[in-house]
Amino acid sequence: MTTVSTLPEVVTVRAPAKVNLELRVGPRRADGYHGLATVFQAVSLHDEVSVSRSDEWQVVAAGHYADLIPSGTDNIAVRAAQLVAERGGIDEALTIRIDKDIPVAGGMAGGSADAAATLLACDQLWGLALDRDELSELAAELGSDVPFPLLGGNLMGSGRGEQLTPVLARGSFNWVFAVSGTGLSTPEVYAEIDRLRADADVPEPRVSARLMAALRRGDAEALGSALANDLQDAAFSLRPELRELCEAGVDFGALGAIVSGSGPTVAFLTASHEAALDLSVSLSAAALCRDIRRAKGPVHGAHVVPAPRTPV
Ligand SMILES: C[C@](O)(CO)[C@H](O)COP(=O)(O)OP(=O)(O)OC[C@H]1O[C@@H](n2ccc(N)nc2=O)[C@H](O)[C@@H]1O
Ligand SMILES: Nc1ncnc2c1ncn2[C@@H]1O[C@H](COP(=O)(O)OP(=O)(O)OP(=O)(O)O)[C@@H](O)[C@H]1O
Repeated sequence: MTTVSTLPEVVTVRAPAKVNLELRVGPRRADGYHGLATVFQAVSLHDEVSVSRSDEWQVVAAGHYADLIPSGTDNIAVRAAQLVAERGGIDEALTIRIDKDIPVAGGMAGGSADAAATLLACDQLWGLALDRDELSELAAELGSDVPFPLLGGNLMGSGRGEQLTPVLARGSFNWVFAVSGTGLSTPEVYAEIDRLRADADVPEPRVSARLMAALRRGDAEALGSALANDLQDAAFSLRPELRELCEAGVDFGALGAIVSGSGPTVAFLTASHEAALDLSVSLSAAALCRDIRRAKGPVHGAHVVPAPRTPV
């Protein structure tokens, strides 16, 4: 008996945002990147990417932050799809629909999530059956943050952030994210840390034992006080108002506050779902940011879903 396998007409993949629980930045390397020691946690803000065959390449954006992403071939999702096409020897154009719920240029790796989602979606659409290692290799070509949202959970990142290893972790954490009206450019934030540390002797980056112990125990209070980000001073230097936002959240009861990645989103860890709701109300009343989003972490990495959450 022969089996006939038909390729799908459309594939939708959901991929998560991230927060760096700890981000240690080493000296600038000869290739322009910085060596990192970081712990990523995937959180429940998701973008969805749907791919289907088309006469020409196009990006259709929907969702909360649709207006803020490029609609042309400079969208990282198009670059991701073209990379898979090249790997698979495919000569087809696609329509890529992005349902954008992850803040843009916010330090939450939203573009990276879209790239990771697109890699997986194209693999399924074209029936290539690339394995996780091949997808991770393509992901690393697209950006340092792209391999993480393929896998999700809690992972340690080294190298320029693209080399991932498991960490022992338990528990589920309640986050509140304060999203700014204007994004920050990741290269500019790295350039600012170089400027601020120009005269300093920068050690090799290392994640603290305190943070690892807090994660191992699933202890939110200990995790709150262990959150750390070497890029935070650079983000404060470029956006002084972020310092006030961090302090306000802690005054309102957060267990810890940290600039997410290269910012300007600020992540607040809270003790419970109810505490997250209370903090959201207080932050809203203080009117210090554009948007307030709640999420839980960790969540799974990129995965196929049967249909997009908003109708096409
Ligand atoms: C800040 C983080 O989000 C923390 O996870 C990431 O390090 C950023 O990763 P990303 O946005 O995927 O960055 P990439 O697209 O790889 O690189 C963009 C630019 O950021 C700077 N960059 C990025 C990663 C890294 N380890 N060192 C760097 O100096 C470089 O100037 C680089 O040209
Ligand atoms: N699909 C996409 N989604 C978001 N931004 C995109 C996308 N494609 C290209 N971009 C461009 O990439 C820039 C960075 O966007 P992104 O949302 O990934 O930033 P980020 O969350 O700060 O990234 P990271 O945390 O990985 O440094 C944006 O300013 C935008 O112009």
